[in-house]
Amino acid sequence: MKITFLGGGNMAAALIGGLVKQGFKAADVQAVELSAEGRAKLESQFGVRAVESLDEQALACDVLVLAVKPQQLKAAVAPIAGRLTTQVVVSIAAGLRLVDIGRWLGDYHTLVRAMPNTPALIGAGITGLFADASVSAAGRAAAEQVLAAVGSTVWVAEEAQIDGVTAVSGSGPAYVFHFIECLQAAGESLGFDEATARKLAIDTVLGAAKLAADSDEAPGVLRERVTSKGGTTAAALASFAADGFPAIVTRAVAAAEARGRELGEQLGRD
Ligand SMILES: NC(=O)C1=CN([C@@H]2O[C@H](COP(=O)(O)OP(=O)(O)OC[C@H]3O[C@@H](n4cnc5c(N)ncnc54)[C@H](OP(=O)(O)O)[C@@H]3O)[C@@H](O)[C@H]2O)C=CC1
Ligand SMILES: O=C(O)[C@@H]1CCC=N1
Repeated sequence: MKITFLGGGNMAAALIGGLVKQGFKAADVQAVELSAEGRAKLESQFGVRAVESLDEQALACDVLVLAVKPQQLKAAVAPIAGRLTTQVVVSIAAGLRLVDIGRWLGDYHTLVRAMPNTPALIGAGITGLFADASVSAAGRAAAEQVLAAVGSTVWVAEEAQIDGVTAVSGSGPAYVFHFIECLQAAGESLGFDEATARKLAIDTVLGAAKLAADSDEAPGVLRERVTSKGGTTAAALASFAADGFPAIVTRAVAAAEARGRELGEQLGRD
């Protein structure tokens, strides 16, 4: 399977790196990237062909992944409008709706919306997928194969749910990194040096996530097992509750989902 990425920034690099690490042949992966520095990095890091514009060789692919920023997508696809034939086009752009992307591509509807996340770089991503009704089973399978190479995948029943996936798992790694930053800073405030506080924070998140993933129990049950009556964890959780931690998370995720919808509505008017 030949895969071309239109846009070779952060997310494309995470996906390309993941694909190559998982055994996809670098010769079958291409990237179209405006910045010369970005192209040089993709070529040297992953051995893929990186070009400045979508030439015939880059267009001759089975799956074309649209990996530019939502605000850049309409202009980025303009040169290929009306030139697509059988390629499955997978947009990973936040918010943008298939109907608008299809229109910008010159009424081309072999389209899939996908929302991956950056842990794809180490094969630990999670991607939500939604396909236009006209995409064949083989087209869906091709899109899924690309994203499944870099982590797990879930298909959603309605396109609007991709904005929810974006808010929970697309943006989610940033929330977790932010929690790690905060836990590290809290450790430093207790007198640990930076390296020790970072290790305590990262290994805790890693271990807890692994335990939650490997366990049949709900995360709430695992939380209760840490929480001795009248103990230290109970003191911390009472402080979280008093500060409204669950509502803080719910509001943040709702803000991300609303921003996705807003981006789709705003940019789709064009
Ligand atoms: N980062 C993440 O965690 C995730 C991002 N996404 C989605 O992925 C997409 C890309 O995000 P991200 O990788 O973070 O963004 P980046 O800005 O890092 O990457 C986009 C790249 O595309 C380049 N570009 C812009 N226009 C063109 C063009 N016409 N032809 C070729 N290349 C072009 C940009 O160059 P220049 O910088 O010069 O403009 C930039 O290098 C977005 O739509 C985002 O919503 C989805 C899931 C997770
Ligand atoms: O912040 C963003 O808009 C993109 C989409 C999901 C992660 N990054």
